[in-house]
Amino acid sequence: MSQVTARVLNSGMRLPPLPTIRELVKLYKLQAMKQLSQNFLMDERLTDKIVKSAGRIDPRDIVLEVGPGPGGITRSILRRQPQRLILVEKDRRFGETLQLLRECASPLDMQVDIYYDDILRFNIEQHIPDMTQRIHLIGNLPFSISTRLLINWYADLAARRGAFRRNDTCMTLTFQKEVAERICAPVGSEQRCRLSVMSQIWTEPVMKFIIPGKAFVPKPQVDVGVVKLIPLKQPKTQLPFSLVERVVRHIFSMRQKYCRRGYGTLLPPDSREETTQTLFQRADVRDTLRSFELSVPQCLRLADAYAEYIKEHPEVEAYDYRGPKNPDVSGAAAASS
Ligand SMILES: C[S@@+](CC[C@H](N)C(=O)[O-])C[C@H]1O[C@@H](n2cnc3c(N)ncnc32)[C@H](O)[C@@H]1O
Repeated sequence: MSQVTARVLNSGMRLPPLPTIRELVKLYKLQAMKQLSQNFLMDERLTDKIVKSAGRIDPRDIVLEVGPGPGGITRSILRRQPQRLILVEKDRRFGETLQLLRECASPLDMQVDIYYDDILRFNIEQHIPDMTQRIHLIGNLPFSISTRLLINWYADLAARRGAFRRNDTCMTLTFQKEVAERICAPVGSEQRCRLSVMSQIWTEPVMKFIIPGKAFVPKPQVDVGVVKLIPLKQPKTQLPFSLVERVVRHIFSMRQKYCRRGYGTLLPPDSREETTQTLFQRADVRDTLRSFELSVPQCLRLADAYAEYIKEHPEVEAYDYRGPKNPDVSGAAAASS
């Protein structure tokens, strides 16, 4: 019998049941705060399935849950008995429930730390100063911040900071189904976009399962996808995150056109055509592919070619296609006025 199973069997941990939907509405005076993207998951089979998707949680591990709300996923995590659970929730109305869960966990030497904070500003290094323990990031994310949070975490991953000072910190997160599909989209697929390439440069994203919208309270307009993002042991690039992000953003800015069009907007108009052609040759990429047909290595070779070019021409780095002094933009404005 594993140590974890033994602890669970011997623990006798009694977690208070999840409130019913009627109680939830009454308790938290829920008018489902739209700005906090509150869609709660009240089915324990589903919350258990999300936590199971995170893989093995060892008794020494730390789990950070984003937005626990009334604590459905939190209960499923506690049943796996990590040594420490960090909860980051913006809405203080859930304080009482979360506090109760903390009290249930305490006799079993599980440390539950509750922070009422914005996950986008939460300083993980401050709360987990040493990296001797493995971290799992889990959350039924608020739709309104999911992409921004993910991009922030990729920046941390690229710089090996925050939760990613170790290379085994996995993320198990929910997204609107379409966003989940984009994250995992392969080359040539309809959903392939900037987020697919950014995700696949630093992680291996795995679509775990889909949760129908009707499983949530209140029911969102869309279904939800659960994705596990496993950081790559060997990063596919050593380039700075901001440079890669910029190049990929430009490549995908004109999705239906030849990829040279979007990439070209990284460069000032006077020498754009010929420089774009040169950089595509250096990168060994056909410039008539559409952006969604580009593989991760092709995007990274284009980023390498741009990085080399701005080393030779440092003034180009500051060029902003959408900037106010840009003849492209003022020309377009004049034409449309
Ligand atoms: C989709 S609900 C999920 C709630 C709960 N985990 C569940 O599955 O039922 C998102 C939760 O994130 C919280 N939240 C929203 N924005 C947040 C932010 N910036 N930082 C931390 N929590 C946030 C909301 O208050 C809400 O409790």
